[in-house]
Amino acid sequence: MTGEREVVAAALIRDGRLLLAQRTRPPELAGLWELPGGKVEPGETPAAAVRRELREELGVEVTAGERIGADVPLHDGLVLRAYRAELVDGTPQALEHAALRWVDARELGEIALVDNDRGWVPELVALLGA
Ligand SMILES: Nc1nc2c([nH]c(=O)n2[C@H]2C[C@H](O)[C@@H](COP(=O)(O)OP(=O)(O)OP(=O)(O)O)O2)c(=O)[nH]1
Repeated sequence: MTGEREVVAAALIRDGRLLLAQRTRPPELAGLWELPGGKVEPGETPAAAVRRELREELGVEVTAGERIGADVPLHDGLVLRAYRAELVDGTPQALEHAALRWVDARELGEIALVDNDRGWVPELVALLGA
C-alpha cells in the first residue's frame, strides 16, 4: 500500500453540544474521551468511513461534512483527521464505547480527551458557538 492511511474522527454537534465517546481500549486510552470514528478501509472515501464508523459505533445514520482542525500524525503512518457530521437518523448509543456524552464548550474544556484530540478544542469550541 502507498501513502498514509487515514483515521477519521467525527464532530457531531446538536443544540450547541458535541458528542464525545469514552474509549474502552487500549488500556492506555481506556476511560479517555474521543470523537467517534476509526480507520478508513482501503478503497473507501473518508466520508464513507465516517458514515460506516458511526453506524457501527453509535447505530446512527450521518452525513459527513467539511474537515475541521489540523491533521494529527499518528504511529505507523496513520494520520488522524476530523470532519463535521450531521445526524440524519437515530439516537446515538454506546455500542462500542464505555459511554457517550453531549458536552457544551465549557465541559469540552474540562473533560479528559485523548491527547491527540486536544489541538482541535479551539475549533470545536468555535463550532459550539461559545
Ligand atoms: N476513533 C478515534 N480514534 C482516535 C481519536 N484520537 C486518536 O488518537 N485516535 C486513535 C486511536 C487509534 O490508534 C486510532 C483509531 O483506532 P480505532 O480503534 O478507533 O479504529 P478502528 O476501530 O478502525 O481500529 P481497529 O479496529 O483496526 O483497531 O486513532 C479519535 O478522536 N477518534
